[in-house]
Amino acid sequence: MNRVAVLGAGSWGTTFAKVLADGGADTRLWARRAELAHEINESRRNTQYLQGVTLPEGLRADSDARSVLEGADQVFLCVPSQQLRALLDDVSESIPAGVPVVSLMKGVEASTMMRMSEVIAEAGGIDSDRIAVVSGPNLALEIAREEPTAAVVASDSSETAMAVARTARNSYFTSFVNTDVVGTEYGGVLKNLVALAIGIVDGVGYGENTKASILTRGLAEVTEFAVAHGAERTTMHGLAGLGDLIATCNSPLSRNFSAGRLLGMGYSRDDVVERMQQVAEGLASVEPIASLAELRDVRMPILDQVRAVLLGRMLPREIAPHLTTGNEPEGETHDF
Ligand SMILES: NC(=O)C1=CN([C@@H]2O[C@H](COP(=O)(O)OP(=O)(O)OC[C@H]3O[C@@H](n4cnc5c(N)ncnc54)[C@H](O)[C@@H]3O)[C@@H](O)[C@H]2O)C=CC1
Ligand SMILES: O=C(CO)COP(=O)(O)O
Repeated sequence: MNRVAVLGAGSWGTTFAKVLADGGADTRLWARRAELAHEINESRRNTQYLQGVTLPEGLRADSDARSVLEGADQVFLCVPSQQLRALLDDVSESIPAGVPVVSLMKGVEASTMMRMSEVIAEAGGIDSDRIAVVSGPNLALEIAREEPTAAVVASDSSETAMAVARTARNSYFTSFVNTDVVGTEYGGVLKNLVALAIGIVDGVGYGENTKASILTRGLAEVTEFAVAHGAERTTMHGLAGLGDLIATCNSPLSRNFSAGRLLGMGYSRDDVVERMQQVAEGLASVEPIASLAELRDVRMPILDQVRAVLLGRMLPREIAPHLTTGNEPEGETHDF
């Protein structure tokens, strides 16, 4: 039996630990707070993050990261993206040698503009063929309720991707594999920005045409950015691209959609951050992704307008990124 470690006991870390335990792995979950580890072990609940969900017997929580990591065959990391480097500084010496290290996160590090797999390589000293990333249409609460879902596991090494996919699989969760780490990671990061835009127009009160236009143009924008940074175009049309875009942009369970909605209703960025109980990664990704787009000369009208709303330079009701082509001043209006 595989022994696995999951670091981070928020909504996705706890849900993914349940996925792994239900797939037969002996699963240890690190919770920063001892009270949360105690609640998970004693009542099989994580009430703050997963209301009404009963966690499996094969999952044990602990607030000591070193004992969670001891003897692990695979390690899964799931803290907010801005906290990953500090976590690795603390624990990387306790990660067993040679085992896969997997990012479940969907953000970039704002100070360095690095993807999570790059932070794992740099701060954790892990070789790229041991690193994998998981992404896809994966709203935590739906999966915790065992609603059938699929995801992508990507690694430079297909052996690593397949080993992780075999562990992250059960009767309600299927893992597909690929070797496009860049596309799989950027799919998860960039859909958050489109979800913010769609949340904003929903908050303003606009209807389905506006949202469908932004979603479709969002896919084009996300694809151009990711391909310019080395992703495969096909990845953006798969589960980690289009799949996640659809799930996140249409669901009140999405924190990014919800944060956008509050912006659309007139709350400021600071108010939104204060009201969110959980991490909305898109808010921290706007600036680094805008800088990366500029570096590769990719036009991103949706991102630009979300940024303008966040900075208070555009009123939410004026947001209409689907009415610009991204190709001005040439004025060409190709859809895809
Ligand atoms: N919730 C979801 O549906 C999904 C989330 N993700 C990604 O998973 C990552 C984590 O998100 P969630 O679990 O949803 O967030 P969350 O807000 O539900 O939980 C975050 C967890 O990290 C802990 N934490 C905060 N600061 C920390 C620190 N300095 N050191 C250690 N732990 C710290 C918090 O106590 C909490 O347990 C994000 O990158 C998110 O994009 C990916 C797929 C689905
Ligand atoms: O990544 C997710 C769904 O795939 C979760 O989205 P949010 O972080 O917006 O809740």
